[in-house]
Amino acid sequence: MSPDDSALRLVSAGNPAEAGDHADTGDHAERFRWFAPGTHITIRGLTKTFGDTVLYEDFDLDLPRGKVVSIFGPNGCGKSTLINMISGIMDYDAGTILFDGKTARETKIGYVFQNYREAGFPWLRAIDNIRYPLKFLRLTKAEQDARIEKLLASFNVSIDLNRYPYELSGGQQQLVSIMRALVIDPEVLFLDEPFSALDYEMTLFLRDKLQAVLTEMQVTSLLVSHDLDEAVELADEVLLLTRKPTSVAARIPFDAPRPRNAETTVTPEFIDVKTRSLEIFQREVRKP
Ligand SMILES: Nc1ncnc2c1ncn2[C@@H]1O[C@H](COP(=O)(O)OP(=O)(O)OP(=O)(O)O)[C@@H](O)[C@H]1O
Repeated sequence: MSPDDSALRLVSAGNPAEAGDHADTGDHAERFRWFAPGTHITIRGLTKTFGDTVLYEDFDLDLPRGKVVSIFGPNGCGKSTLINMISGIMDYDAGTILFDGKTARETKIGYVFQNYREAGFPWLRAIDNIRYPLKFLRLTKAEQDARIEKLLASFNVSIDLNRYPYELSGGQQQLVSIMRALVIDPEVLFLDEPFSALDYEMTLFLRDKLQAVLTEMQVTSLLVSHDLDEAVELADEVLLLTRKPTSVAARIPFDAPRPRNAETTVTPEFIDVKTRSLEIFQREVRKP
């Protein structure tokens, strides 16, 4: 990455490498001073190994503000590991990840897990599950209620939030998980295969709801999905990863107007992005 590249510009916030949880003196500190316009998340020199397996080595990435980036790649290439490291759930061996110069700990982060059954507190009613993260924002009860009211209005769904998770369907539980992730008004939202454990009807319903709310909130979002149609339909950009050691195979923008729906998936733009993504994916999968 060269400072002469006109697509990059100087970071104004001091020396961000010193602010990171993983600050080091490597040359990525200098690379940190340059990033693409519109960047929210900067990743430099990220390295992660599991035993003898090098998953990421000196990995750099800029992620845009207020956009949905879908991460797609071969099985086991490290999609979940990547979003877990970025979100601060998982440690890494070297490198720096910053959100506007802040660490993950200094950033409001929402996370929606694939396994909604293990994500919620079973002893709390749905409404108290949604309310739970607000306790850490030091809001008054009235402010908390206002947040929840606004969110419910955005989703415009009628489920009985006084029920316990076990009394709700899988889709309703995942809806509660999504609302819990969004109620803090996160700066960044992570979604790891959020619909893969749901039936198709519920998947389509939740996908539409999520898309509408993300469009309204303009929150920087990273989505891992194994469903290429879903990955493209929700994305402003598809980030394709290689097999491990993992690097970026391609970044394909998709700027079809929102809301997107079944009609979007038959447009030439959608088919083009999907075809190009599939070609790159298959090329990676076939590599020896
Ligand atoms: N805690 C761990 N200990 C050891 N190896 C791990 C651990 N977590 C992940 N791995 C390995 O790292 C690699 C990447 O895993 P990860 O789940 O991030 O990939 P993925 O691209 O999300 O996978 P999939 O497409 O199957 O969902 C895999 O080979 C996996 O076995």
